[in-house]
Amino acid sequence: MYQLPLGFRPHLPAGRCFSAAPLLQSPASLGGQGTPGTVRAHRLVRAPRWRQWRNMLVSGLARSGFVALADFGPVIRQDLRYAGRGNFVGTVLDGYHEAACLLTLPAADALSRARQLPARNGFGLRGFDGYRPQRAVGHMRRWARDLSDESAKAAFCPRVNKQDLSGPHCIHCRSGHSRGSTVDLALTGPDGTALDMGTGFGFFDERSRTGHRNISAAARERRHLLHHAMRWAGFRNLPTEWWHCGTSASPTSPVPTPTSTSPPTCPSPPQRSPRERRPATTVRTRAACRKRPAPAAVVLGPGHAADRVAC
Ligand SMILES: C[C@@H](N)C(=O)N[C@H](C)C(=O)O
Ligand SMILES: [Zn+2]
Repeated sequence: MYQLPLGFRPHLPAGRCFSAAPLLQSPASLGGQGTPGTVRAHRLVRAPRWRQWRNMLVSGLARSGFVALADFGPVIRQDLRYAGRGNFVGTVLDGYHEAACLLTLPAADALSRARQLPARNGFGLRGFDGYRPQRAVGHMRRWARDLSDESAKAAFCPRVNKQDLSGPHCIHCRSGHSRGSTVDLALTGPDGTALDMGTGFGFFDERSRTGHRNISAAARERRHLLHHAMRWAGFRNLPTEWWHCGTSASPTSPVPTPTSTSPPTCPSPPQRSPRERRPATTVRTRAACRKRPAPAAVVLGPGHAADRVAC
């Protein structure tokens, strides 16, 4: 059962509301309003701007409990690559009507908590993708199958053959993003400036693997801080992409672990080297993480060396 964070004070203009009732089921915690088993969602979710609201309504997303991240508060800077041309396909992907990051309410809430730790250390977050319509996934697949189109080679996959991109952890027929509980994001400077994270977002390369050692020390530390914060908030990183984090907070889906995003017919994920393997103790559930107070600020030494704070 999902509960709103303490101190969450949405403001809702009259007449602008949409139902998140399927998502929110905690009337007692909200003063017993509404019928048993539901809450009056319009008291909880601030409506998005009219166009987002219209699109969400038309697509049925609002009914499913999605929110526009921009309307949830100053959570992260948005740089939605698939709503523009700065992605490997080189064009706006099907289904991205506008540059609005949509997420389930629990995922947006978790993200707003995740940003606290980087913020304490003088970093911000930049989001590249949230909810991804299935039509966009299909667009990616079409691009991947078109081996004659090599336009992204230099910028996105100089060391990878395009025919090798259709695996379960590259461009697959299903994506956890389509549940609205997964985000792609990076650490930024305090003013939103891009930082070296080892590779750029969406770069098809071994160095995009989260635990890859052949990147700068500063980039390693930033990945570590990013994932530490995300893990604390209930997200899990996909080991093959440093930017990709999913949460188990989606009301409509199982935990979007890397393997659960793949249909059963897919081959098993590539093995990680022992050096890349994280100790089991660092993998924590959302519930376990939430029992703890917010972690202390990570002290950054020379070269942004973050202390390894156990989560
Ligand atoms: C396209 C690729 N960067 C991507 O998004 N992969 C993940 C695993 C996904 O499809 O969800
Ligand atoms: Zn992703």
